[in-house]
Amino acid sequence: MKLIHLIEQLPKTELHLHIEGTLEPELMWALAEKHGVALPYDSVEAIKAAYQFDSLQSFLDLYYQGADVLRDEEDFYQLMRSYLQHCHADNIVHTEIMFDPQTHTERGVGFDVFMPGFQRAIDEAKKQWGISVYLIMSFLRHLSEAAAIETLNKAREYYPVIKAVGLDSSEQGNPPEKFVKVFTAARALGFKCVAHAGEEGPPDYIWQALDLLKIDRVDHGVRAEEDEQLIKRLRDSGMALTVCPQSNIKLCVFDNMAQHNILDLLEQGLCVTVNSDDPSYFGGYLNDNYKALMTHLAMNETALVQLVKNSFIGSFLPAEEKNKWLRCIDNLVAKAA
Ligand SMILES: Nc1ncnc2[nH]cnc12
Ligand SMILES: [Zn+2]
Repeated sequence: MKLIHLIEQLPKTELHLHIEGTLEPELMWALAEKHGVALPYDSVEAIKAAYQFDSLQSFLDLYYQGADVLRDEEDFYQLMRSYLQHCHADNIVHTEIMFDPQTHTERGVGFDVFMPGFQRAIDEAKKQWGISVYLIMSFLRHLSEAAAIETLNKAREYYPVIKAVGLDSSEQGNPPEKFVKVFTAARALGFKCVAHAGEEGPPDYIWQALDLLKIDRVDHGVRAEEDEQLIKRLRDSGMALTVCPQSNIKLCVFDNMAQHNILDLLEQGLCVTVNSDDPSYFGGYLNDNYKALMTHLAMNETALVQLVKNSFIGSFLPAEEKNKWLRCIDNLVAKAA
C-alpha cells in the first residue's frame, strides 16, 4: 500500500490540539457577524492573509483576538463539532484536546458557557463515530500562578470530565517553575499533567517541567536535541513528546520542513508523536502533518507506523485500550504488505 493511503487508513490519536486553534476563518467571520464583534479584517480572505507569523507571540496575538468571537454555548459546540468532524475524516479514534479557560473567563464567558457546548459535541461524536475524547485544561503562562489557581478552583464542577491540566501561551520568560504550586495541587486532585516546553524556550524549561511540575508528557520539546543528557532522560523514561511539525514551521522554530528534527528524535529512541497544534492557523489537520513528513522528510513506512503507535503509547488511554489499538495497527500493516 502507498504510504499516503496508510497515513489515511491507520487509526490515530491526536495528543496536542488547542480547540481555540481550530477556529476556521469562515466560522470566525460568521460568529463576528452573529455577535456584532468588530474584526480588523474586511473579508474571510483577509483573515487568511493575516496568518503570517515570525514567532510564537505574533501568532498568539491573532489567536486571542480570534477567540473573542466565541460568545455563547452554540459557538463552542460548533467549534468542537467541526474539529471532531476533521477527526472522523482523518481516522482519529481518540483525541486529547486542550482548551484555554482563561481566554474566555477573562472576557466574561464562563465555564457554564463553554463546557456544555464542548460536551454536547463530544457526546455526539462518540455516539455517531465512536471517537473518544479527553479534555486538557491549559493554564495561560503569561498570566500569574494565582490566576491559574483561581481557574483550577473555578473548574471544580467539571473535574469529572477533565483528564489533565496543561501549560501554554508565551513560553519565553514564563518558565515552568512559575507554576509549581498549581501543578502540585492539580496532581493531588488526580489530574495528569502536561506542559508546553522547549518549543521556543531552552532545554532548561523541559528539565523544569519534568522535575518541578512532574509532567506526564512534554508538549513540543523539540529543543531537547540541544542537550544530550536531556535526550537520555527522555528516552530512558519513555516520556512522550507531542511534536507539531507544521506549527513549528509556521512559527519559525525551524526554517523549513526539511530541517525538522522529528525523525532524528525518533531515531534516537524518543517517543515522539505527530500533532496539529492549531490547524486552522497553521494550514493543516493531523493527516496533513503526517503527509508533510512524507513529502519533505522522506518518512518511510517503519517511521510512520512507529509515530502512529507512539500516539497511542503516549496517550492517557488505559493500557487495555492502548494494546487493542496497537494490535489493530499491526494487523492493518500486515494486511497492507
Ligand atoms: N503552539 C503554542 N504554543 C504555546 N501556546 C499555544 N497556544 C496555542 N498554541 C500554542
Ligand atoms: Zn500547543
